[in-house]
Amino acid sequence: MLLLIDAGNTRIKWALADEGAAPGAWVASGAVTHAELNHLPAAWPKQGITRALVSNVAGSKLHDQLRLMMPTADVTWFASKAQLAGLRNAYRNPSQLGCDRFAAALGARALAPGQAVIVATCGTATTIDAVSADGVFLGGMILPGLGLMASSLAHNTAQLPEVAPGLLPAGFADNTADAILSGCLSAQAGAIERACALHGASACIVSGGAAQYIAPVLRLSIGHRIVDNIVLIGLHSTVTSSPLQDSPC
Ligand SMILES: Nc1ncnc2c1ncn2[C@@H]1O[C@H](COP(=O)(O)OP(=O)(O)O)[C@@H](O)[C@H]1O
Ligand SMILES: CC(C)(COP(=O)(O)O)[C@@H](O)C(=O)NCCC(=O)O
Ligand SMILES: [K+]
Repeated sequence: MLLLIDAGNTRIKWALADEGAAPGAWVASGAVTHAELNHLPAAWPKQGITRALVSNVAGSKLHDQLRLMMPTADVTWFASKAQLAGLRNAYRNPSQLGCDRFAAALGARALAPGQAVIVATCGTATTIDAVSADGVFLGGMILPGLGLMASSLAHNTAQLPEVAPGLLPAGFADNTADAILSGCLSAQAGAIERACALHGASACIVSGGAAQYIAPVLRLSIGHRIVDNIVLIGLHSTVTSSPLQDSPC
């Protein structure tokens, strides 16, 4: 059995798949925060995980902790490369690109082959990346994620409160908490809309923990698709020859 892991700066997402299964055809999946890391081994089968493919952007301590949790698996630590699986990476220094972003771009390519795609991953940071129709990762944008953006106001002002991410029409609010949330949602959605316009995108994929709040605010003529975890789909697409079962964008 294959274990796929997307270790981000807030949560560690994982999925189990049978060898040869199509990308996204999980047997089981889940997510834990960093504080809940020690819950992971109990969620995984004691035996039978032969291979693991891990994207980790959360540092070397987490790398070592995860390695100890997969004693029997042949573990590959996914890294951004200049070229992989038909995708060329145009970052000036290809290895500088976060491996989760490279995996997300591969996932976008799998879901929207031959299309100019914007893939937005709304996590601790929000990353908004452009993939060309002929398979080039052109580059992207990094901004504070929704939670981080909102909490930076609470931490750096005298009067503004901490506001939890939530659902709200991003309009003109009549109270402080809603005004903060509306402002941050508008900034996130606005950046995604701007990226789609700049790229001339024909498909937009929105993923990550905060996608559930940001996607409803988007106004895009091309529409958008919410994908629970595009990083895991991209990782999986690199190790299976089975075609995606999901319908394309
Ligand atoms: N149960 C949850 N626990 C933590 N964050 C959550 C949860 N549900 C939604 N979120 C939101 O999702 C973000 C984390 O998303 P995620 O994609 O896991 O990020 P990362 O890949 O950076 O770890 C948080 O900043 C928060 O806004
Ligand atoms: C931008 C990121 C912090 C996003 O991390 P996440 O929000 O998924 O935890 C991560 O992709 C990263 O550390 N990137 C390295 C720099 C770059 O991609 O240019
Ligand atoms: K992200």
